[in-house]
Amino acid sequence: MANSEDLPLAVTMGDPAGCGPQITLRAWDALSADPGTTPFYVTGDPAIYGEAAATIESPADASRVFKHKLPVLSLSNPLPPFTTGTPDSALAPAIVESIDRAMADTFAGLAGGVVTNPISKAVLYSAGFRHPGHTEYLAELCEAETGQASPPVMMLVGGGLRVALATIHVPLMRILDYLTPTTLETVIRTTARALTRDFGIDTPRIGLTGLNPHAGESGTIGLEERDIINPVADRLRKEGIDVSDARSADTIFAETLVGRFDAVIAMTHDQGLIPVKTLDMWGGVNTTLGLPVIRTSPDHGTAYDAAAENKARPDSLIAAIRLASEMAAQRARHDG
Ligand SMILES: NC(=O)c1ccc[n+]([C@@H]2O[C@H](COP(=O)([O-])OP(=O)(O)OC[C@H]3O[C@@H](n4cnc5c(N)ncnc54)[C@H](O)[C@@H]3O)[C@@H](O)[C@H]2O)c1
Ligand SMILES: N[C@H](C(=O)O)[C@H](O)COP(=O)(O)O
Repeated sequence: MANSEDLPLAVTMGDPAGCGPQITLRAWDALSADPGTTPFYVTGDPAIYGEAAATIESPADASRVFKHKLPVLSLSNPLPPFTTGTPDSALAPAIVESIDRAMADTFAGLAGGVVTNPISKAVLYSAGFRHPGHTEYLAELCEAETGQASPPVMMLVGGGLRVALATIHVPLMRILDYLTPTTLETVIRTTARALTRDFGIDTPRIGLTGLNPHAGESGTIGLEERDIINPVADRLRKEGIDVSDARSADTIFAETLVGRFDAVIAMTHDQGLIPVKTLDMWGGVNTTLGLPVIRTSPDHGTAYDAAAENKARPDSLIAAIRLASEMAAQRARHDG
């Protein structure tokens, strides 16, 4: 089998009524002439990419086609009619099939990693999809494939920051159902391992945000730092993992930008994503750590409004493709 760094990347179709088709074509247009780019192909309906697309029979054909046409591996059926910019649950089965196909190719050693185009959670939920997002769904596919649980960690990379999340898509009211010592420990271990294996940082320094303002202000504005976060950090430091106690979430990102940490673990979704998307909405990348496959994604959503106006920007997808390629190469070097 070829090294994953030598294989094409599988790019999913995402929601075809959203920005996915536009940004995929624009990314291919920008990258196909760049000899340093890892070739990619899309799992989707070739009809939505117009004359720029060429249908391929196998991922093995992608590299040959990539310079001249956007390689597309067809799904089992053409898409039903849809309107760009209008969410439509009839598209859900094809959206999921596209993800399944890209993952199956990667498991089969035919693709070096998966780059997912944005999906609308609401569209998929209305069609019966029961996972909070790609992150959890991909982890379930990995577990079904390998027989081993792969607790996934969402990391956003952009604006000079790497930010992993201790909790993802959960209501704030229920955060303490999810932020337990066990889950936090798993997230820290997974992040530390991925920083070495996928980002090439031998001894990563990880900063933890607090949950409460001023990281609890010595227990006067909340006890989660004292009772959950700091004891886990202390235990892992004794094992040699370089992880801080809880620090104020309002300043830790500025500390990181001047080099204090290689990555931050934020306790909640918005605590972590606001700095990255504010600093780098157009170049930020979402990656899933802890999986046996490399997975990246643009950090933005389906952008129905921009898609309807044919104004979707490909920058974040381009960054996601580049990061997947770098991570695949780094993982191959690490695993020897
Ligand atoms: N990776 C993913 O699959 C992913 C990531 C984030 C959100 N989502 C989903 O996307 C849907 C819409 O979410 P939202 O509205 O909060 O966020 P969004 O990122 O889709 O849009 C926010 C704003 O940014 C603009 N925008 C985003 N990407 C753009 C691009 N490439 N070019 C030009 N403008 C762009 C949009 O037009 C909109 O005004 C939700 O269902 C959410 O679940 C998916
Ligand atoms: N929380 C992510 C973001 O806002 O960018 C996003 O919803 C993506 O989630 P999945 O990668 O799990 O689909």
